[in-house]
Parts: sequence; C-alpha cells; structure tokens
Amino acid sequence: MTTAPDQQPVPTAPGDAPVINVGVLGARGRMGTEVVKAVNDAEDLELVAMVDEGDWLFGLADAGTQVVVDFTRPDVVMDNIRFCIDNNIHCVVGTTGFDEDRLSTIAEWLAPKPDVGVIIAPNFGIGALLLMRFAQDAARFFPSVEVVELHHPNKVDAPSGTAVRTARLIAAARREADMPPAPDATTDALPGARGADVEGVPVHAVRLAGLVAHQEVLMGAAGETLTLRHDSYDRASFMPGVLLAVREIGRRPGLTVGIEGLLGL
Ligand SMILES: NC(=O)C1=CN([C@@H]2O[C@H](COP(=O)(O)OP(=O)(O)OC[C@H]3O[C@@H](n4cnc5c(N)ncnc54)[C@H](O)[C@@H]3O)[C@@H](O)[C@H]2O)C=CC1
Ligand SMILES: O=C(O)C1=N[C@H](C(=O)O)C[C@H](O)C1
Repeated sequence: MTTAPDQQPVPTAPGDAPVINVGVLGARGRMGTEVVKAVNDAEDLELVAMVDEGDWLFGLADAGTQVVVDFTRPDVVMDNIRFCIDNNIHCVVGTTGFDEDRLSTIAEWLAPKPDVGVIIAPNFGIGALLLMRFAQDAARFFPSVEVVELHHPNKVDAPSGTAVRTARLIAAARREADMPPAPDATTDALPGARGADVEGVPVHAVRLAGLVAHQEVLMGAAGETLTLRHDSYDRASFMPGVLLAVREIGRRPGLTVGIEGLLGL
C-alpha cells in the first residue's frame, strides 16, 4: 500500500506501481473464465467485478473498475463498450463482430472522452498475430491465396474475426502490389463451396469437436505452395496478450485495433 495525497490508501503492486482494478464481462464464458484466472494470478491486477448475462452493468462502475475485459457476444458488445466509455472505464475487447461502421461509431463515442481507451483485438495470441504478419509479407509473391479457419463447434460466428482480419490484410497487400484477382476458373459451384469472399480472398470455416482455434493461410504459385498455420490448443494462449492490453490501455487513449503495436510488431 502507498498513501495518496488525499491520504486514501492505494494498493500497489510489487515495484510500487499502482494496482489496476479489472472487471470481466462475460466472466462465466470460456474466455471470461480464463481471464478471471489470469487476472487473479497477476500481482499487479485486482479482479473487482465479474459480470455475465443478466447481471447489472453498473456493478462494474460501483466496484471501481478501471479496465474492463469483454469476451461476450457480437450482438451485445457495442452496448457494453458504450457503457464503459460513458463511465470513463477503459475497455479491452476480444469479442468479435467489428466492421468499419462499428469502429467509426466507437471513435465517435470516444471523441468527447480524450482519456478513455478502447482496444479491439480480433486475436490476442502471439502466434496468430505473427501468422497474420507473415501472410501479409508473403502475399505479394503468390497469385493464389485461401484462408481456412478451424474452431470448436460452439463458436457463434463464422468466419472468425481473425480470419476476416487476415483476409483483409492480405487483400490490402495484394492491392498495394497491383496484383490481379487470384486465378479461379470455377463457373459452377454449390453455394458456399468456394467459401466467403472477403475482399477477393476466399475464407473457409470449419467447425469440429476437439478443436479450439486454428487458422491456415494457403498460398500458391507455379509449382509451389506455402502453408502458414497457427494452432491455439488452449485458451491460456490468449492470456499474455490480454494482460498486456490491460496494463497498456491507460497509456493508449482513443481507439486501438489489434495489439500488434503493443508488441512492437
Ligand atoms: N480476441 C481473441 O483473442 C478471442 C476472441 N474470442 C471471442 O470472444 C467472444 C466470446 O467467446 P467465448 O468465451 O468462447 O464465448 P462464450 O459463449 O463461452 O462466452 C460468452 C459469455 O458472455 C456472456 N454474455 C452474453 N451476453 C452478455 C452480456 N450482455 N453481458 C455480459 N455477459 C454476457 C455469456 O453468458 C457467456 O458466459 C467471441 O466473440 C469469440 O469469438 C474468443 C477467443 C479469443
Ligand atoms: O471464438 C473463438 O474461439 C475465437 N474467436 C476469435 C475469432 O473469431 O477470431 C479468436 C480465436 O480465433 C478464437
């Protein structure tokens, strides 16, 4: 403990840094449960609120939450972010479902709140982020590209947020290199057979018992292919990235998309 100027005791972490009060939204879900464990294990973080469906959001503010971690559902996450911004609570968001419209709306909400931060991260896994970077770098060398994401069967959205972001990054790299559309002579296909079209990159979603979160990027050129693959076998793989975002968000007001910048990638 240290003493603040108003003589209120302020808990401190080892090294005398102030402890960060964390609230978890979606605390009873697969990711939320893991975040609760990770926060409880971190000496510099204090778990002050666990909120799930049906609970009162004001519990977060009442508990003195400084940073919320949201792993809920695409259909409720915008309301949660709005609540956090209105209550001057930083928000680290792993929930999927963000398009340009949603990001612009959040930026508008943040405009009158220059001290509040929102980090939206399609994936907190270091390996997944590296895969995205490698795919971006390799994109201009291969005329053909397809993204395949593979997940547990309880996932509500498809394709995954990570796959959409990966495809968009690849598409941007291809545009920058003035590449033509990938060769594909298909004129006759059952609907869905060629996957979803994300800015010209086909994205395929597999749902399979036994899986957690996996992604492949397949690239092809004359006589060769390159396969990049990442596997999250356990949700613990996302926790270092989540905790990094929680610790950093106070220094990053405004809207941040992806944690690549926090990792120096
Ligand atoms: N960015 C990343 O690295 C990762 C993102 N995700 C994403 O996180 C989200 C959650 O994934 P899971 O934990 O697997 O789902 P889940 O279904 O296990 O958990 C979601 C939880 O949110 C709760 N919830 C629903 N509405 C709520 C509300 N209005 N307020 C508070 N809680 C509410 C549910 O009751 C449930 O406990 C998904 O969008 C998923 O794609 C998942 C893994 C990693
Ligand atoms: O629902 C999941 O499990 C995951 N969701 C995120 C996504 O949609 O990209 C991240 C990771 O793939 C796990």
